[in-house]
Amino acid sequence: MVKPAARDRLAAVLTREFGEPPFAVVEQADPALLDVEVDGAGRLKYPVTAAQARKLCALGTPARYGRGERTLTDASVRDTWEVPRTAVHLSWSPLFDKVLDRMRKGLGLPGSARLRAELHSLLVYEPGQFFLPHQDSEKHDAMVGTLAVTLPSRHSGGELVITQGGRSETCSGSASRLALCAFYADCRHEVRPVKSGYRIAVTFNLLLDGGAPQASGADTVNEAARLLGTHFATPSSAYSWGKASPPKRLVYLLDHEYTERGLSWNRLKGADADRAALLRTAAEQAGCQVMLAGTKIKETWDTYPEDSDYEDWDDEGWEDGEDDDRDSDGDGDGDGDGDGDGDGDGDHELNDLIERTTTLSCWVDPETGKRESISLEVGEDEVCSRTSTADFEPYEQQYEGYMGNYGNTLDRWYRRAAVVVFPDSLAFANRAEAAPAWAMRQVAERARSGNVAGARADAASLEPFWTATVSPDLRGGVFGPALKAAHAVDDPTVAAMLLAPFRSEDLLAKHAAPLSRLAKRYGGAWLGRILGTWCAGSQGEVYGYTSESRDWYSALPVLCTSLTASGRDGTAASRALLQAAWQRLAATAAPRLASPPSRRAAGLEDLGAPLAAVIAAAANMAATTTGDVIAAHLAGLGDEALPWLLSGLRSFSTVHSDSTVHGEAPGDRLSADVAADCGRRLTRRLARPARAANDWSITLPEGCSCPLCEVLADFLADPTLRIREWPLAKENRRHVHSRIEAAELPVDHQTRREGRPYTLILAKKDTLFSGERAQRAEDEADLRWILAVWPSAAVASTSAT
Ligand SMILES: O=C(O)CCC(=O)C(=O)O
Ligand SMILES: [Fe+2]
Repeated sequence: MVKPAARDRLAAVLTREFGEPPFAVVEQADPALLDVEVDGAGRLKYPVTAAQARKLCALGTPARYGRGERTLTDASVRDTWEVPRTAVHLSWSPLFDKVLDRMRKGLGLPGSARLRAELHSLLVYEPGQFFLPHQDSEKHDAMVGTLAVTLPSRHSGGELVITQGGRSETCSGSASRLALCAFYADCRHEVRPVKSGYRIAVTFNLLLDGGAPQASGADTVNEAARLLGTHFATPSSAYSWGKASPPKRLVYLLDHEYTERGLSWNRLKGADADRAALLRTAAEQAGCQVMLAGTKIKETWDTYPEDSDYEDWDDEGWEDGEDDDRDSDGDGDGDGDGDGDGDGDGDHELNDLIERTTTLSCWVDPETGKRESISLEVGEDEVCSRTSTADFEPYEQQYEGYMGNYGNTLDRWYRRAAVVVFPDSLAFANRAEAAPAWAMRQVAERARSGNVAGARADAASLEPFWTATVSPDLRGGVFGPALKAAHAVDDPTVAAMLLAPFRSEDLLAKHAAPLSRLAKRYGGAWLGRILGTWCAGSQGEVYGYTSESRDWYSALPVLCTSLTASGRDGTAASRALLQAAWQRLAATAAPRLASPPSRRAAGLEDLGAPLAAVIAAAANMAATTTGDVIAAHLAGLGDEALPWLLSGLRSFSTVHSDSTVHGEAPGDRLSADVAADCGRRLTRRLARPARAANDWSITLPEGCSCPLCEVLADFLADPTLRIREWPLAKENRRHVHSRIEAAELPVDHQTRREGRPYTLILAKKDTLFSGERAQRAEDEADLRWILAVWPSAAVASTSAT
């Protein structure tokens, strides 16, 4: 037989050491213990009479129940009267403290802890009334359970039944005694219908204050510590690929449910408290650290569909009502104990587990006691527990019928709390993997406090998983802290490793200062390489121009200026940055320049702002070489580039509206060059004589010189011919159609489906004249604008004619 893994043996030790304590405690007590007075009904006399009970009903309102974010009244789920809490006045005998202490002990809570009961509601059930199975929401961080006290009254039925993990406890009322029932908040419970008489119950939230759990013997601690040592020393065989490495952590799943808000070492329920305490002591002995965490577990099961007369409500997770219950499960997502999307309803018999993923979703910082949201998927070989997750209530499930790969599958999502253990030496790596921005701040902080070597070692330990950890959605938040950490480690290799996961889009104006400091520390060539990696990383997205890239381009001038201002290294880095930006922009523009005229203008105008940013960056840093490269590239483009150039100039003059006259500052040469180039193009175009009223000639753009296209070009070029009927075979017609459409010529092209072959009918349209008139007017306006803003462009324009 194969020996179980160390983590499973450890879970067995924890189970063996602490048995399962009761989840509910039921007892009867002297009615003298509790006096109840209700405004409008007076002091309750025991047993409470039917007349007084009816009076209470009249004072009450139908009780509500909560489900997720909503609080509802639905008599098919909960049917009972609730007397307003403000009208209820209680007085306890001093002996009540003893009762509470017995309940604490009965629930397996540590002797040093103290239970408090806080009034929740006074309920009256008349014959036929009930409350279906549900789970109470935890209204306070300190709330661990509920205490229900049934007051003496003559009634039958109305039993309070508590269930958990297949076990159940029943509390029946009595005519002469108080019936008390305390249970953990994660138990499901119901009130069965009252058969006769009235059942009156007072419910309380049970709050737990402090207290250390039971201590274990030295032998057990030693054994647990040894097993931890083995776990962390044994490479996992769970995966067949790659090199097996020892687990980075151990995740011990607890048995009770906790809200994320309620996660605290002092408020663990039942045997969880003892087991967690033993684990903590053993961890300390084994040189490990512990954290308390929340997990989300997703299981995918292969199922047999089962048709049974399933009672719908039983799986719905109703909760008792409370106006101030924002989110009954405390995780902020408002889905409460939801039942998925409706597909999930129904009973399914589970066959095989196909897949399970366990993700740590939050944990409690041991130093600050604060809860941090994280997202860290852990390996199966890092998880152990006493009970299997399938025994719990999923908070959501979704059924999928036969899909091909698998039969019927059922996805189920659970939340479980866990104790996470990791060796001291892996503490930083563990926390960094879960919270990378925190890790970067920590590295910088450590260096600032004087321990640069320690900060560097911490940072270096992230290498194996750093790039995978900083996922695209995290990049934005981690980038700033990473720039500072990279500076702090004072080591070019470690710094480059920290910065490897990022992309040029992450770089914004606010990062100019930290970037300049990096250039100073590690040199311009180093930073140039890093910038190259970032731009190369964005290469895949080069044709996509998103709002993210827009922000990045607009930050470019500021980035370049402040890099240049920081000295020689910064200047080199800013040149590299500008070059990369320009290459990227030119690559984005190329396909847009080649697109059909009707789409071209819009696509190019979109790239005006980035062009202006590149021009401004080149101007600010007087980067003559790059400036010349840019000017030459733009001048080499055909006139289809005009919308881009004009939009770039417009955007440039808006951003630099401080100077009304451009092109005169020494650094402003590039914008003046582009303006002059535009002026020249427009002047040249306007210099062509306007179309005469009877001139129907159209130029077919170059692109194909086949015999068909020659005939087409001749017809188009003819100033008098307007219509041509052209018998043509299908293939040939198609070619002519495509040429006309691609160039978006003002020519109608229809096929008359008669005879053999069919006849293609070409007809020049009137828009030939109106379109050109409009273009001329626009060109004139553009030219006037350029000459007004860049007077220096006038010289070039005169020479163009
Ligand atoms: O009536 C009872 O004893 C319990 C009522 C209840 O479960 C609740 O208010 O959540
Ligand atoms: Fe309840």
